[in-house]
Amino acid sequence: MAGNWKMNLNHLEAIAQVQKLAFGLSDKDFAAVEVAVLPPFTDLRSVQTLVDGDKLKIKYGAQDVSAHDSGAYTGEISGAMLAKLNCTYVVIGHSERRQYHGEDDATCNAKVKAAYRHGLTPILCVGEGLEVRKAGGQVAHTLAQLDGALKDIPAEQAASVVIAYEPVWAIGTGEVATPDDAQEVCGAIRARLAELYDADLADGVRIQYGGSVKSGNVAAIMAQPDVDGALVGGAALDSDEFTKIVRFRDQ
Ligand SMILES: O=C(CO)COP(=O)(O)O
Repeated sequence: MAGNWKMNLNHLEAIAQVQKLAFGLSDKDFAAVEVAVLPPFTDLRSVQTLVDGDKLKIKYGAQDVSAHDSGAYTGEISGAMLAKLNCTYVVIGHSERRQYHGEDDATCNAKVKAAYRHGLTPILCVGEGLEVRKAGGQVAHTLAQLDGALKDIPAEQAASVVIAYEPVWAIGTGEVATPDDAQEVCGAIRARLAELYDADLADGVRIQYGGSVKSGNVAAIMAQPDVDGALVGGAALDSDEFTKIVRFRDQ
């Protein structure tokens, strides 16, 4: 279960938020579910210090990474910098980056490669917009994004990738995909991974659903065979709500 905070919570608020999560979750929760937070870049050093100092079991990562390793790229953050902060994950190709920053599949592919060069695990986001969904093209569209982002990524690397299926029409809209909608595309993603690599690798890859996940709808989505986790936006800003999402099994 990963919380994508997007552009919310400064570094002081981040410390409070991670402390609340750590307080609310038990060893039993961490044994059952991997929990990660994905704060803004400026929070990461504070989160690292807290996680290290208190030996918390919460993982963390960034919301984006540069395709480049260093140099004259004003405003960008390299994979090496994130690795130095002990980030485990980095989100790549979130629909908001595709939409507002013009990131295409080639950009995502370059960023996936950059993540692996620096030992970071990509959470690769894919998913269709409303027009594509209305036309019934969600599977073809999402698989094309998957193919593009994983181009030339060898099996040793792809084995650890996390894929987040986030239908754009369900992000921040309260319009959650039905469990069947989520399963249709997440199942197709796993089948494509088996074609691109092999069935063992595909079975081992974690596929998340994202888009208006809340404590009230997470259990039904998680019950789908090809949904292994959730990438949570708005509900991850409320520590009680995110704690309930992590505890979806108790419902
Ligand atoms: O974009 C998302 C997570 O990356 C989903 O956002 P919401 O949970 O706010 O719909």
